[in-house]
Amino acid sequence: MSQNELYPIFLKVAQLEVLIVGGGNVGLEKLTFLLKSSPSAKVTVVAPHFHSELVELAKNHEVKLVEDSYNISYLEGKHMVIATTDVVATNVEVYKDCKERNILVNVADNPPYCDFYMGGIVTKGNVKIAISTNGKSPTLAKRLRQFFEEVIPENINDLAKNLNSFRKTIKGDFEEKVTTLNDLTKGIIHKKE
Ligand SMILES: C[C@@]1(CC(=O)O)C2=NC(=C\c3[nH]c(c(CCC(=O)O)c3CC(=O)O)Cc3[nH]c(c(CC(=O)O)c3CCC(=O)O)/C=C3\N/C(=C\2)[C@@H](CCC(=O)O)[C@]3(C)CC(=O)O)/[C@H]1CCC(=O)O
Ligand SMILES: NC(=O)c1ccc[n+]([C@@H]2O[C@H](COP(=O)([O-])OP(=O)(O)OC[C@H]3O[C@@H](n4cnc5c(N)ncnc54)[C@H](O)[C@@H]3O)[C@@H](O)[C@H]2O)c1
Repeated sequence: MSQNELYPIFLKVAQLEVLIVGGGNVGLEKLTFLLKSSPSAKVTVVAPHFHSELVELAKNHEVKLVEDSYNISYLEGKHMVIATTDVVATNVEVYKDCKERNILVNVADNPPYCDFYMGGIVTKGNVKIAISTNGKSPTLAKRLRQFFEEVIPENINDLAKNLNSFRKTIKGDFEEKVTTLNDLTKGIIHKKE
């Protein structure tokens, strides 16, 4: 059985510079999910034309819209780039320019041209779950996201907050703290012996 070997990390996108090239349907979709998970993300979108909903979305966030065709100067200072234009050659150009500069790049919906994939994301307060099907089925990623949004209780965040408070009150060395926290929380997992 093939395994998903992708390594998930949780990026502080509010302190990174993200560029989206292209501002149509796909640009809107990627920006929507980025901001849903990370409303303070710092994003620049460069395109000659923008979807009207993307313009609306940008107004309420840290999103800068630049009305222009892509050129290499837009990569300056960027950490992460998502290419979403309807011109294949432009997306490939963005990909190559990024690779030359070691900038992480995702050509939306084009797995061979991705250093990383966007995933399905469930957020409940401080708790966040990212879902990947290794690019096999974005539809399944969406359905799993909806499933976990439904079944994970909103108050999972209270549990995280209470455990954080309790953790500060426990005396003893690191090992004793770990034991106390593990004893306290083992009831969360109902495992049949
Ligand atoms: C999770 C999500 C996040 C996001 O978009 O930010 C996301 N796609 C979503 C939805 C979605 N995208 C597409 C459909 C139509 C149905 C279908 O094809 O299944 C649906 C479902 C729908 O809209 O109902 C079209 C599509 N997408 C990709 C391909 C190419 C291919 O698979 O080869 C094609 C075919 C294009 C064509 O027809 O040519 C590829 C990718 N899409 C990924 C992410 C990455 C893998 C994630 C994973 O590991 O599963 C990856 C590899 C690259 C990337 O873009 O990062 C978001 C759900 C968010 C949510 O709801 O929570
Ligand atoms: N719409 C979908 O759901 C969907 C699904 C799968 C694949 N695709 C593919 O993804 C691509 C994009 O689709 P879309 O619906 O977002 O297209 P779109 O026409 O809505 O948007 C394309 C965007 O790219 C911009 N653009 C064009 N040339 C550019 C350049 N040189 N520099 C910067 N921006 C440039 C346009 O101004 C526009 O904002 C298409 O190739 C499409 O076949 C789309």
